[in-house]
Amino acid sequence: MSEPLLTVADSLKDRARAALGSRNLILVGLMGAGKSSVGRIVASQLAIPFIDSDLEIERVSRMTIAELFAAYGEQEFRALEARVIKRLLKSGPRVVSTGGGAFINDRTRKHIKKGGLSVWLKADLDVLWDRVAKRDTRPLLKTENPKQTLEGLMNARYPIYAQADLTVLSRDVRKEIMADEVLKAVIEAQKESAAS
Ligand SMILES: Nc1ncnc2c1ncn2[C@@H]1O[C@H](COP(=O)(O)OP(=O)(O)O)[C@@H](O)[C@H]1O
Ligand SMILES: O=C(O)C1=C[C@@H](OP(=O)(O)O)[C@@H](O)[C@H](O)C1
Ligand SMILES: [Mg+2]
Repeated sequence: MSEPLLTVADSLKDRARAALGSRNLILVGLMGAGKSSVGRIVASQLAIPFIDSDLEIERVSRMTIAELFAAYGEQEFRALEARVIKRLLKSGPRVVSTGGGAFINDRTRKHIKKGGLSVWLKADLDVLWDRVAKRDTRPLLKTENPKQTLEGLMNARYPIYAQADLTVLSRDVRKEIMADEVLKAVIEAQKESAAS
């Protein structure tokens, strides 16, 4: 009997996995972009480990992100985040989803740039707001007008996220479709670097 042909979906996973090699894939972008949920799917498609830096920070500190912000403030949180992300990126391949402020911090951004291929999940304000408004776990949005705060963060941070290696538009489509778009971007990036 002949071998079954690879399906289109299988070949997407296989091609992305080959393109990534031993590098890490690091998801960056604003709160609500889908880094944590899409990253998990991407890792499972690529059959490589998935780590969410916020969950890792919560595990090592035995505190929630909100508790860390409340007890030590944002600056201390960023220092811990930088150390954790540096360690997570020491070996690859892995998919690492970062918290929204990670790539904005100079030290952490250097670790990410050195540690693998970065992907900015870029979304517009209404998409982000619809998603983050459902949960109140994000300390930076505990303000009088959280939507305006989110917009301010967009304005300040988007030029910095633009320094990521790849950009994928995060739209209101199923997370699995977003994960496929990340895989396609990894393949495209590899083709472009091979051609240059
Ligand atoms: N493509 C998507 N479609 C619908 N809901 C999504 C999508 N991506 C993420 N979400 C939802 O939006 C919320 C924020 O997603 P999350 O992955 O935590 O984002 P981030 O880690 O970037 O803050 C979660 O409730 C998640 O289920
Ligand atoms: O944008 C930020 O500075 C933050 C984003 C959060 O992660 P998500 O982007 O996964 O929500 C979390 O790290 C913390 O609340 C700070
Ligand atoms: Mg997250």
